[in-house]
Amino acid sequence: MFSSLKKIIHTILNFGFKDDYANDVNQKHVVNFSYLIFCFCSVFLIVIFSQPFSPLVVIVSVMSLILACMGLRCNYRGQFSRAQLLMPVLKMTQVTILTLFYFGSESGFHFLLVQAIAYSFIVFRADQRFVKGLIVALTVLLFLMCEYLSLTDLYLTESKQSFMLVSVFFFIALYFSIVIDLVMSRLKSVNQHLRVLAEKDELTGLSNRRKVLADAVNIFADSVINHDTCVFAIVDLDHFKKINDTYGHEAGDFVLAKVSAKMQSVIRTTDKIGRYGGEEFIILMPKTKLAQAELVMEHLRQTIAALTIETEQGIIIPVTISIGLAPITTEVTRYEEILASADKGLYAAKRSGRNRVSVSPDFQD
Ligand SMILES: Nc1nc2c(ncn2[C@@H]2O[C@H](COP(=O)(O)OP(=O)(O)OP(=O)(O)O)[C@@H](O)[C@H]2O)c(=O)[nH]1
Repeated sequence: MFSSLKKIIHTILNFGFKDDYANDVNQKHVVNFSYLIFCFCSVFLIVIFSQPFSPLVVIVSVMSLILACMGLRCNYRGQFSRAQLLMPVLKMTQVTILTLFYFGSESGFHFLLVQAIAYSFIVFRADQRFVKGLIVALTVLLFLMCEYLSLTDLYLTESKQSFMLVSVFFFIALYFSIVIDLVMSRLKSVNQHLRVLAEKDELTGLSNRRKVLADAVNIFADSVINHDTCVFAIVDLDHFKKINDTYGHEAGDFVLAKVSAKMQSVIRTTDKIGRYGGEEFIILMPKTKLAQAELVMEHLRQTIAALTIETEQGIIIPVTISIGLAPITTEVTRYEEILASADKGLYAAKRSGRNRVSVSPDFQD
């Protein structure tokens, strides 16, 4: 029941908006929601004060409702700044008129002004400091005016006063809980999106250096703690400079992306791959013996050698890779040592003709 209520609120908040990570999407939702709750508040007042008829409350509320609908329409039609500004003006006018001329300060109705302050802080950007400051100052001024100028017991009976007070409390609580929840959930999704961006290599779509090294630390630590076998590999494209020089840098990028996608699809789901830099990649193989890792890497090497990379111009670029391997041993205390050792394996593979898999000389019998 609670989740379906949340779903309905989410649908209402998102109505008319594309869900992306643009900063102002958050603000547009708050504007949307503020108008909706304002409309709801106005309808509530019209219903409560039409029997017995209280002309001032009903007229002010009907006018507020019409203006709020116009504001909502502006928001949906993309006239965001107009919609953004109209909301606090409407709120301040409605609350002040009704408090000063009908409800009196004892009703607590003027506490609804706090919404205008919260709204300003969330909706106006840093470069709209002046408008934000003006609205906050005006709201505080109007609140003080209502509090000190307004007569008590104006037109409301005592029971209606306390009913009003309770309603004001619930409106404010509802407003704050939904707005805070909205802001927090948007922050969470933006954070998640930023994290993905921060860990991904833009060209290849693989994990970037930072992420794959972080994975290396974790896998190394797990292997040491659990006394598991584990192998690190460094993969390097052969004669990549020649590919760039012959076909151009753009074609070089294309090759990198294609080879990366292929490598990602060939390695096992338990293995991790990331771009170490330039045309070098790291593959981490947890819970894997050296012989097993050699087989997996040999399969990878053969797959890349058999790969047909054709550019948009129809040029076929042949590509091969060299791979250096090193396992974790009891003597190793830092993951960097295995990487350095795998690099020695890579150097050996390059020296013995490229397009091959070589175990680091540190681990050869
Ligand atoms: N297109 C492209 N080239 C890159 C990128 N990063 C590095 N390179 C190029 O990759 C080339 C690497 O050259 P080298 O380190 O000499 O290695 P190599 O030509 O592959 O030779 P071996 O490794 O000895 O087989 C350099 O020319 C770099 O400019 C990139 O993101 N895109």
